Amino acid sequence: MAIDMYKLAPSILAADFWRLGEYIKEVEEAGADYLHIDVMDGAYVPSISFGAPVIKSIRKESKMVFDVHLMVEEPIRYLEDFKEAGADIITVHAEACRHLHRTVAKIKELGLKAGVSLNPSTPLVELEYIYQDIDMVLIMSVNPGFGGQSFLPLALDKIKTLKEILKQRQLNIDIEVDGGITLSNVGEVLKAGADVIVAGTAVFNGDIKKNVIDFKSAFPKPEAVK
Ligand SMILES: O=C(CO)[C@H](O)[C@H](O)COP(=O)(O)O
Ligand SMILES: [Fe+2]
Repeated sequence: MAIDMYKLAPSILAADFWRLGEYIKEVEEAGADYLHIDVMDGAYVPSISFGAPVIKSIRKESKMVFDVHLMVEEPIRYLEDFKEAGADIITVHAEACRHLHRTVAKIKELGLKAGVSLNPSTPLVELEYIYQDIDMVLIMSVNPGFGGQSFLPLALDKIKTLKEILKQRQLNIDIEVDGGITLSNVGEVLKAGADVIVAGTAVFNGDIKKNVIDFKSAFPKPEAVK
């Protein structure tokens, strides 16, 4: 992976929704790459966050890549809505799709990048027959449903194994990691093989601009990348 391909994806779940527009501008101007947008339906995960209308509103004001993480039962029902709202990447949970292959095919038909997410206890083997069809794997390093949880170290082995599989099979798929990532553990997440780092609490608490810059400075430097 090229050095400029590491991405920071601040999760707006941790933002103050009253000031959402300002917060998004701040991460965009500070150099964040993607905007990570967590959609929760209160069924697949316990919480309800927000849906397509909110994404549609922020799409009018932001040029960032919208990385939409659907924590929704049978997300195939809503893919057109999220495309219309302005999603660039749609990630679905393997565990939430009755027909994962059909769901991914539909994301691609809509002209979007497709990601598949695995919960902490879901093995990589779930991806075996879908690798050819996806652009990104999202490894959850917390159980989905809430921001501000602690990083589960079991994710590190999973990232390393996935990186090895992708390398061996020469697959051009990004590894995104989501949940509990801070400036203290981002180094080991990147070392394990992550390409895209999601961070909510650690970006939106305190000095947002500084947090974005600090995260981006933790990304490997050109001489460190083989
Ligand atoms: O998908 C998510 C939760 O299900 C969020 O993206 C994730 O939790 C990010 O928030 P934090 O960095 O605060 O853990
Ligand atoms: Fe997320």
